[in-house]
Amino acid sequence: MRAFKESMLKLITETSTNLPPDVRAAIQRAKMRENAGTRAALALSTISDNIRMAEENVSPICQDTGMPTFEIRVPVGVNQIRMKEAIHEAIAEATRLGKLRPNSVDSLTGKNSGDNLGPGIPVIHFEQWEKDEIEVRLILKGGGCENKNIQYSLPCELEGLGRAGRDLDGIRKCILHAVYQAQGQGCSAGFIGVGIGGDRTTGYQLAKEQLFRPVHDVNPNPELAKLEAYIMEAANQLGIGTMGFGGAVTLLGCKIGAINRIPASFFVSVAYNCWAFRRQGVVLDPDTGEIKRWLYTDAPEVEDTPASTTTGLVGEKKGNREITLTTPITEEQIRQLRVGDIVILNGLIHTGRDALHKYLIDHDSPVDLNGGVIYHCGPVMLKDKDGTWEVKAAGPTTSIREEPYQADIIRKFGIRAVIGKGGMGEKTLAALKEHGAVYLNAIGGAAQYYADCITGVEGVDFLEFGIPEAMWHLRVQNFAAIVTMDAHGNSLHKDVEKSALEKLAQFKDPVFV
Ligand SMILES: O=C(O)C[C@H](O)C(=O)O
Ligand code: SF4
Repeated sequence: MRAFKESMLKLITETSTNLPPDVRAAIQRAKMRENAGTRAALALSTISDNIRMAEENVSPICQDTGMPTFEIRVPVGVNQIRMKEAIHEAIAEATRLGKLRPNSVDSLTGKNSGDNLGPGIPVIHFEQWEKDEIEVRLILKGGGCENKNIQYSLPCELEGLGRAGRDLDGIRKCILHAVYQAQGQGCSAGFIGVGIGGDRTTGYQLAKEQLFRPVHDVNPNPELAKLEAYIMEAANQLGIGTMGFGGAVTLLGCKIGAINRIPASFFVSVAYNCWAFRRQGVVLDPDTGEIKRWLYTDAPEVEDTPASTTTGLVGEKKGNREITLTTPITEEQIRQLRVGDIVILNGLIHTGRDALHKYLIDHDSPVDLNGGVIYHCGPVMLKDKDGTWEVKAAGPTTSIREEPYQADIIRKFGIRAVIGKGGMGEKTLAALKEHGAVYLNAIGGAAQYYADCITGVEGVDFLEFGIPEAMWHLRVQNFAAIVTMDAHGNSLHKDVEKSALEKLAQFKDPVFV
């Protein structure tokens, strides 16, 4: 097993940087369904560019390299303790190499371990089998989509759909509701794994196991196969679209499993995975630990069409205004912007996420933020030999987490633009209007695309918060994002959510009786 650690490092690197063909095919099919020039098509083009860049740069597709979750099958007698140790070493090594973001944080102190290790991380499940091979599957599932997982206890009452009973039709309603409640916040278009039954723990576990099935896999249970097909059809009529921008494609895959339950409980557990569906697998020689073959190598052919050749956010496109702004930004410039405008940003921006927002409420900022831009982002950073920071991946994080703080921070520091993804709520919308600021939605998961727009790292504050939570001062050029909340009280997120709820209500009547 001398090659086992090296094989695990390859698996981790490949999973973080190279999306499997079945996932790529699903994204390609989505691209073909959106009309050229729409916001969804622009977002999907950027996503496709990003996928290509990540593979070429051998760098993380998304900066949130997630919770590493290994599912391992071993022949009887293999030393699992040694395997675990080697996986831990490979995880730490992948982190040092910038293939993983240091993502393991002490839940009480907030301290980042720096090497992706710590109690509960990574997740490793072993199972024995009769074969003389080792199979290792890995998912790197990010936090934004994990936050959108949801568990229903039947019977229940669902917004838009009414009563969901303890039957197949009740299950149908829960799954549709799960897609609705995720909106764009889990970086739609997404994939869902559903677990029917079990207890709260095994239900979620089953839901996550479904994510290991290839996208084109057909359920061997005909009833569940029918439900999967139905959900794909119905969920894609909700109009949420890529990044919640509205559009024809909201869901890229749905896989459902069922296990027994005890009479009093009836759980439907849904694991939501973003488009950056990073899962790979390998089969290893049990003596040497060398990779014999890769899993997930096949996918259905998808033909390219002219619609899918739309360029990304910057460049020729119809219908959308494109406005270039350089920081610091004035109130007048901001008041001219409307929902739907594409902003191309140049100048200095500052990252800030959960720890910084909490801090800024009671303290001063180390830099002048007047007319400034806050970027909800926790990048992957590496220090090179002469001590210069290099940005390895830098896409947006889910902004709604900062909703309790954002309005106060905009007012207190005179911020003119907040960049993030998934949109924000009423309190922030009111502050944008009152103060003269905008919310810019960047394309979630497009970490290589945005890293490429960063021309320099001009400093960092609060490194003690850990790399993702620190305040990075970044010089950007041609940083493109879409105005989804403007200074006139308009919010694309509010509109899309309202219309999705109306569409959801059309699925109220029983289908599986
Ligand atoms: O932690 C991040 O960088 C992003 C996170 O996965 C999110 O979707 O909000
Ligand atoms: S930012 Fe989006 S793409 Fe990246 S892990 Fe979070 S949900 Fe997934």
